[in-house]
This record gives sequence, structure tokens and C-alpha cells, in this order.
Amino acid sequence: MSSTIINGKEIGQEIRHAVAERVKRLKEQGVTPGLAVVLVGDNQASATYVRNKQKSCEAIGMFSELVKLPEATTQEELLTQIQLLNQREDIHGILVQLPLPKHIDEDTVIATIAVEKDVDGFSPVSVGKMMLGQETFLPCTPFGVMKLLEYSGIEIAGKHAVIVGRSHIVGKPMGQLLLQKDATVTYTHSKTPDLPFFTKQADILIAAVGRANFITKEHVKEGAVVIDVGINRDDNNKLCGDVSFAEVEDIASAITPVPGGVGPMTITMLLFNTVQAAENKLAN
Ligand SMILES: Nc1nc(=O)c2c([nH]1)NC[C@@H]1CN(c3ccc(C(=O)N[C@@H](CCC(=O)O)C(=O)O)cc3)C=[N+]21
Repeated sequence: MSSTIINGKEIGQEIRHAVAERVKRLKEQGVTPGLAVVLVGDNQASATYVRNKQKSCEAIGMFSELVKLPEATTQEELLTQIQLLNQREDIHGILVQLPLPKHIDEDTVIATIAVEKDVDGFSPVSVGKMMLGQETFLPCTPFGVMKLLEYSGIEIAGKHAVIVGRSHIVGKPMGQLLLQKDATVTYTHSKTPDLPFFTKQADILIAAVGRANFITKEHVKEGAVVIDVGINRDDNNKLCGDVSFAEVEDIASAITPVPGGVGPMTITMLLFNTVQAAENKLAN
């Protein structure tokens, strides 16, 4: 079977064009959407991601501010910084880059972000609202996957979606969003015995395990849609997903590549949420 490669870069661009239009209209009303990115410590990968996020903001006319704090920052100091950002009129979205240094409790930090500025959708209130199907910021990666499916014309209702991975930021909310669109959802994870038994039943397979080339042809049913959320480095330090693309490509009916699949969508939905936050503030 020849499969469709789902182009996240292209779909992301299309959405960014629409978001840029909304930025333009906000600016006409005197508001420039602003995103604060908080980076603690000097994790090399985090620094690269953060730079990408800032560049993407600027490319569509948004304001972005980097709050760079040293590795030794105390939890107290970080909470103070977030409270300052909560009060800033020119900041509509706050993103605290994860992971944080070990001496800082991530849950406490995330819970401090004002819910109307929680453009990552990670805070307990945002998560609760999402579970209840109430209007809120959806976490950018699962939100981006939903957009990929939508733009690719992939039917969700009545389909069996199997999620591999149960993280708070990808696996869990991903299943919830698919459930809300009437998929039958199965969660699998590292303690699931006979993983292929489950994944082989998937019409839509979401790989969010964080292990390079973990999903192979024995996991995938002919004609399945395969969404690869992983961002790993292989033995040659090359960027790769959780899915062995070369093996699965011919079995799937549609598949996302890494890079150029889910990654660009994550940033796109961050821009989307930040513009939404600015519009919400203007309306209230
Ligand atoms: N509070 C918080 N929110 C996040 O959303 C968040 C985070 N912390 N911590 C780290 C992860 C990782 N993440 C990525 C986003 C885009 C790409 C991306 O655009 N990837 C490109 C490739 C980029 C490259 O070449 O390295 C692609 O897949 O095509 C990757 C990774 C957001 N994260």
C-alpha cells in the first residue's frame, strides 16, 4: 500500500498564515500578542527549542520575551517571576520550558501560571476543563495532532485509536481529545504485556513513548494511520521518531515523518493559543 506522508510543516504553515491574520487584526486594535518563555538552566536542547519558538513568534508579528534564569534559581524565585508575568499587561501567554532542574517542583510551578495565560494547557485547571470538554487552552502537541488529522481528512468517529504512552503532556490528553471526537480509545504503556496485540488493532496509532524506532512493522495493521510524536536521536545522533519510518511507511495508509510532522504543529498551536489568549483578553 502506498502511504500518504502527512506534512506537518506545510499544514503548520497554512495554520500560521491564518494566525498571522489574527495578529494583524489585533494590532489594528492596538494589541500585540505577547508570549513569555521561561527557561531555567542551560539544557542545550531546551535552548534550541526556545529559540525556535521565539523565531516563530516574530515571523508572524507577535512579541516574545525570553526570561532566562540560571540553573541555581530557587523555586521561590521562579514562582516570583511567574507571578510578575501573570500581572504583565503585554504578556498574554506564559510557557515554562520543561524539564525544570531537579530541585524545582514542576507541578507547583505550572499551577502558578494564570489559567488565562496557560497557553501550554498544562495547569490543573486547564486539564480539568479539557476533561470536561469546556473551553480552554489545549496542550499544543495533542492539539496539533488533532489538526493534522483534520487537515488530512482523516475520519476519527468510530475509529479505534491506540495510544502508546501516557505522559501528562501527550499521551493522556491525546486519548481524551480523540475520545471527544468519538474514537474508541485504548491506552497502552511500558507495562502493557504483548503490545503488538493492542497496537495491531489500531485504525489510528499514536506513538508517544520517547524511544527511537520503537514501533516496528509488527505493531501496525495494514492501512492504519500512524502519528509519530517522538523526537529522539538515533545512534548516529540523527533526529528520529518513535516509529521506524522505513518499516512502517508501506504498511500505513498515512504517516507523519520526523522531522516535519508533529513537531512543527506543536509550535503552530502554541502561536494559535497565544493569539487566542490575546483575543480573549480584548473581549473581556
Ligand atoms: N512547556 C513546554 N512546552 C512544550 O511544548 C515543550 C516543552 N516544554 N519542552 C520540550 C518539548 C519539545 N517541544 C518541541 C516542539 C517542537 C519541535 C519541532 O519543531 N521539531 C522539528 C525539528 C526541530 C529540529 O530540527 O530539532 C520537527 O519535528 O520537524 C520539537 C520539540 C516542545 N516542548
